[in-house]
Amino acid sequence: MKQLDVAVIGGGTAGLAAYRAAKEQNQSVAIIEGGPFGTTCARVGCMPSKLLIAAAENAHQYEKSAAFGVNLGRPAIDGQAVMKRVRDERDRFVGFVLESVDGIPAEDKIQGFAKFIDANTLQVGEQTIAAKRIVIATGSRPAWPAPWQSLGDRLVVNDDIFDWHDLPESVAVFGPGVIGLELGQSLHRLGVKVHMFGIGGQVGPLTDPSVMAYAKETFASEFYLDPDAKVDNIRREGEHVVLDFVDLEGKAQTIRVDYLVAATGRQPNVDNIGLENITIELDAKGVPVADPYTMQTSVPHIFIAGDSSNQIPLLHEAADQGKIAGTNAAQFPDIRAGLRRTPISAVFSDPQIAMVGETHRQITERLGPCGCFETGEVSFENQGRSRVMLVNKGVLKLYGENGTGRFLGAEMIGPNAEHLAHLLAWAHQNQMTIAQMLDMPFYHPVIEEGVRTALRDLNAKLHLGPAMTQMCLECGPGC
Ligand SMILES: Cc1cc2nc3c(=O)[nH]c(=O)nc-3n(C[C@H](O)[C@H](O)[C@H](O)COP(=O)(O)OP(=O)(O)OC[C@H]3O[C@@H](n4cnc5c(N)ncnc54)[C@H](O)[C@@H]3O)c2cc1C
Ligand SMILES: NC(=O)c1ccc[n+]([C@@H]2O[C@H](COP(=O)([O-])OP(=O)(O)OC[C@H]3O[C@@H](n4cnc5c(N)ncnc54)[C@H](O)[C@@H]3O)[C@@H](O)[C@H]2O)c1
Repeated sequence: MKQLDVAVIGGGTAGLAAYRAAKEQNQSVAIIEGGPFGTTCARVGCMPSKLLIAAAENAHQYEKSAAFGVNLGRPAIDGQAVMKRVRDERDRFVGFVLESVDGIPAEDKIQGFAKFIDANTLQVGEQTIAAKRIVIATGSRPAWPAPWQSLGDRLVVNDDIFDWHDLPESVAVFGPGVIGLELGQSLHRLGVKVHMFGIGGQVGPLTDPSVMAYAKETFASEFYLDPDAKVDNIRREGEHVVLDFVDLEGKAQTIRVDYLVAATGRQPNVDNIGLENITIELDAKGVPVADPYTMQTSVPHIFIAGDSSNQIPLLHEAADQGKIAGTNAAQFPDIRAGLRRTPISAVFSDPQIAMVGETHRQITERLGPCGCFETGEVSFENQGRSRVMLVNKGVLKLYGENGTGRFLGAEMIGPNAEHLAHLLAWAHQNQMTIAQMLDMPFYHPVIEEGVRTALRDLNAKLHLGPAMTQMCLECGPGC
């Protein structure tokens, strides 16, 4: 039986961060990986999705050029070349991860799927491992309704798309969430006919109803999107998927597509690791409950990190949580609260969607009943630089606390949202007030001037600054 101080289950971003952090404490540590090393982010997540988006953005920019008087005609899209670049660059990114995994001593790497036998013992194939402390970092996997299984290889998820050698003619994307919007819009802009269906009206990760309504209208003006769809029958016919649905006008429709893309959410990989063999507190979804500052579960020597914790399934969170879990597993029982940064998320659609700090839903639940917060806003439709660049679509909402004037959070859809979100996240983490944010420099003409307009609107609504005049003339045109 192999004896360890710390066993890390899962060799993705969170697991690698946990391994490194535990190893720094001079402990005997091993990382157990059931699949290939390389991480979800590099293999089938962040990186290949951004590569597909980059191709789509180029095609779109080309098409848009006529509006500037630059006539380039319709772009010719070579699906095979598009997918080859996605795969080649993806493989390069995976290669970088594998290089760093190669640097881990062979005796610290164990290949195979781990299962708990008891709270200190893991089974990995034929091998039994005794560990004083354990970090669960098993990631997540795509989830979809069971009946779709009958579609066979015509049912695809993100993993499959990034291995395509050509683009199909048509797809039905289920789930207008983060993955659905990024992949669905990209495929549409690369010439694939896209129908997108959701349930319950949700679009992206947004919680502010007015920003979500703007997002729905914007995407629905580009491709077929029904976020609250009534799809009656989905079946395979030969090499196609056939769907019967009621369209947005209430008419019965039947479409035939090459693939059904399931982007209906992800499930933490904790249902198959033998948790039934230990006494551990689970939430309603069967995920071990963990303190977000220490990543400690209800079993004091077991920690959890990354997507498997189901807390915030994003790359930078997986890295932070892994580091916290690994450090605490190594130092146990002397555990410490780790650094938790301001929440920030971005959807790389066009326009981009971004959220910072507390969400509108969280703020409304916490401060709504006492009327203790206000909302400042700006539309990007008439914002100077956005119009110049022809990216003048979107709306930004900022939330601030009455009395203190503290900046609470933001939700937006709009140009450069990924960058605006960073600006706002840095201000939020520094616990700035709206007045302090307005004291910061703003260049002209830039999209960031839209943020200043929303800040002024919010400061006025908080009764901490002058009322907004129609336009801020001293700021330059179109601010
Ligand atoms: C299409 C897509 C796009 C994304 N884009 C972004 C983005 O732009 N920005 C962003 O921040 N996030 C993005 N994400 C999310 C991000 O990829 C994840 O949050 C992150 O990769 C999670 O890391 P992890 O270490 O928790 O999981 P993983 O990297 O999945 O690692 C878990 C590892 O555990 C292994 N494992 C599972 N069970 C066992 C077991 N029993 N024994 C041993 N090993 C096991 C798995 O094989 C896997 O290698 C995206 C995700 C997807 C799917
Ligand atoms: N840019 C990024 O940072 C990025 C990109 C991709 C993924 N991610 C991460 O991956 C996670 C998972 O992404 P996701 O898009 O799979 O999940 P998600 O939760 O964002 O979206 C799933 C969507 O599917 C809908 N849905 C569920 N069941 C459905 C059904 N039967 N029919 C139609 N619609 C259905 C939901 O209402 C929701 O809108 C995200 O939460 C995010 O953390 C991040």
